[in-house]
Amino acid sequence: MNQFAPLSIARNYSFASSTVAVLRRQSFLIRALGRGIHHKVDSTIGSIMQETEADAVSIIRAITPTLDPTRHKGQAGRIAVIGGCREYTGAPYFAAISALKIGADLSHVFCTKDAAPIIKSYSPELIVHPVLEESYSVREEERKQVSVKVVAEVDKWMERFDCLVVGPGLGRDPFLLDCVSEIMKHARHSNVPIVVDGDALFLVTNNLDLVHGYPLAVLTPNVNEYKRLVQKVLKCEVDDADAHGQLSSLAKQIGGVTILRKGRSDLISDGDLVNSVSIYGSPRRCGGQGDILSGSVAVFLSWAHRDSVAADRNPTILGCIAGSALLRKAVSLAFETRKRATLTTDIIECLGRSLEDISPAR
Ligand SMILES: NC(=O)C1=CN([C@@H]2O[C@H](COP(=O)(O)OP(=O)(O)OC[C@H]3O[C@@H](n4cnc5c(N)ncnc54)[C@H](O)[C@@H]3O)[C@@H](O)[C@H]2O)[C@@H](O)CC1
Ligand SMILES: Nc1ncnc2c1ncn2[C@@H]1O[C@H](COP(=O)(O)OP(=O)(O)OP(=O)(O)O)[C@@H](O)[C@H]1O
Ligand SMILES: [Mg+2]
Repeated sequence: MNQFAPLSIARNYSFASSTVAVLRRQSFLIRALGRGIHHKVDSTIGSIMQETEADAVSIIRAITPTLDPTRHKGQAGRIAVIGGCREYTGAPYFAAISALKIGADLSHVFCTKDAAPIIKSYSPELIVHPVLEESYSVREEERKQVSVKVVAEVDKWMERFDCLVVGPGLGRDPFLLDCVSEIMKHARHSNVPIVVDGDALFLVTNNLDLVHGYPLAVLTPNVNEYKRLVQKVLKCEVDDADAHGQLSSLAKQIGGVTILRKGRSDLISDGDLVNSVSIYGSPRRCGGQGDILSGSVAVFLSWAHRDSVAADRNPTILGCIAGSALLRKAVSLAFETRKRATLTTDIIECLGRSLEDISPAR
């Protein structure tokens, strides 16, 4: 499958920041294509890629850009979340606001028409597009036409995004998921990294071609989502005695995508080595922590792909390690004071301090 056809497109644009990001992602894709995604120990970051705990603090320091007064709005990252429907308005908000709190400049949400006013009311910081439609609001004979319109609404923004997060609070409406499949194909065509979470994992598990062989895709399954992926792809049950081997096989079988398996330790693999992030979080498991993670990974992915922090390292893996570690540290900071009452919004409030403790702003 040739997903690299649009390589020539970016060369026609002016040398804007988004083009730089596109070119860097493309050079990563070419390297990945040419010799397989290759990992080496890098002296600036330390000995990270063992099959053990990643040196997440060093990675975060290496990836996080300095606050440079010559930079303009957008250069620290433009993230888009595709999610939010009648049932779920919290999840896309958590992902999108987390991206801003960590340091992205702009955060968009593409959601259904019913969800949009609610998400807008949570925060004036988010750019909310009420474009997605569920089956109940579209007549059978209008579906094709509506689908084309929905995809075009997202597509006109696509080249500007440094990363998409697809899935938080998306729901499982079949028509909506069909439209989202098309959006993912367009993102892939534009070489935009995609974090696949929540209901988009349900979609992808049943349509693996959407991400198969795309090295800029990150899947972030929770325990249920991971189980469904293993059953579908490896045709067996989850085997915790061989957690690393199974994760690595799964990533390989899906053509070298990166998988971040959430759990007591977060395990990350692109089919090669397995990295773990075990920084202590908390014993509290309130809903929404995974949504923060998806926004956090999106920001670090966009930073890791933009700056050559480690030329021979897979920036997608580095972004996952950084995103996971930052969230887990924020969780532990929130739990210190809030204990059993810790909510996702408390954790979001700790994201800034979590990053500041590791990579202080000057
Ligand atoms: N405040 C919010 O708006 C929140 C919304 N969330 C969203 O909630 C949605 C579901 O996420 P979960 O983490 O609960 O997902 P899970 O897949 O862990 O569980 C979803 C539910 O579906 C059931 N289920 C499992 N397999 C199924 C299948 N094949 N078909 C149908 N149902 C199945 C499970 O038993 C469970 O009750 C996602 O869109 C997620 O982003 C969560 O992120 C939590 C916070
Ligand atoms: N048993 C655990 N111990 C410590 N941390 C955990 C544990 N389980 C999950 N986490 C952490 O919590 C974060 C979210 O994981 P979780 O499994 O709750 O995701 P999720 O179910 O997708 O969340 P959401 O409710 O947002 O959909 C991950 O970064 C993970 O590291
Ligand atoms: Mg989730």
